[in-house]
Amino acid sequence: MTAILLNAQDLHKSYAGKRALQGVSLNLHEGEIVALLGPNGAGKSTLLQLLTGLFSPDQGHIHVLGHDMRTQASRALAGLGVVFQQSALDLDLSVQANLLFHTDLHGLARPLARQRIAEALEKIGMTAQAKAVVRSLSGGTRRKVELVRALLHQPRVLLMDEATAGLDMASRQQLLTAVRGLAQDQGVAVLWATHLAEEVKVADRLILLDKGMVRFSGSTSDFMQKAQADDLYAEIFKHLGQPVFEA
Ligand SMILES: Nc1ncnc2c1ncn2[C@@H]1O[C@H](COP(=O)(O)OP(=O)(O)OP(=O)(O)O)[C@@H](O)[C@H]1O
Repeated sequence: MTAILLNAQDLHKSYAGKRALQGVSLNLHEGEIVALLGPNGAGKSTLLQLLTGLFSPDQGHIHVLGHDMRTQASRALAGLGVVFQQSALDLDLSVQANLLFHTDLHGLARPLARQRIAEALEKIGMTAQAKAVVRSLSGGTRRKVELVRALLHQPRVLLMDEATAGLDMASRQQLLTAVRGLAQDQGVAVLWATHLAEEVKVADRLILLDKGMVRFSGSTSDFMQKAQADDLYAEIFKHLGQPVFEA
């Protein structure tokens, strides 16, 4: 059995008495991609906000690489890379300056940071754009920079919230391939919140969230086998009684 890199136990969160999460537990294992799926309002964003330490749960615990998010936050956060739907890049700074800002936040020495940035940009064929202002880049290219940024401190767990939103098919595919490679080659554990069926299909495991609770958690292939005529949409509908995919 592979190591558990992230463990969340019995998470509860309410907003002004309205329950957003009601006892959610999950594990992320080394090298696996887990798709997180749920209709609007299911609690996905809330869950990701708790997992990234942005807010604390009312009840429950989160451990990243064995470090408690509440009492050892900086150690826990050092193990996490995050790509949110909303860009975390400063549009008026260059690619390089954005990436250095991130490595500074993580306390990486500048020479090591510069080396990692150069290597990462070369890997994705962006060496020539290191000095380009982010605003001048396409949406797909910006997303690649976000992914590079999220990985510079070499986290073992990657959390992605609708990370391909607004991307064309080719850019989406490139991002998926890059993330699959990270999981396979470097053992990174990935939690991928999505609305897109094609992204669910590349995941090893699927977690269905609805009304703040986990409705299904299991292997994607098992789920797909149950799905008649390869219809993932219909199978999810059976579990939730409502659609979750974008039209
Ligand atoms: N800051 C907030 N204040 C009050 N209620 C909130 C807040 N954030 C979320 N909620 C409520 O908590 C529930 C879960 O919302 P959440 O945004 O986590 O779901 P979601 O699955 O991410 O939905 P979506 O796909 O629409 O983003 C919803 O009922 C939502 O209205």
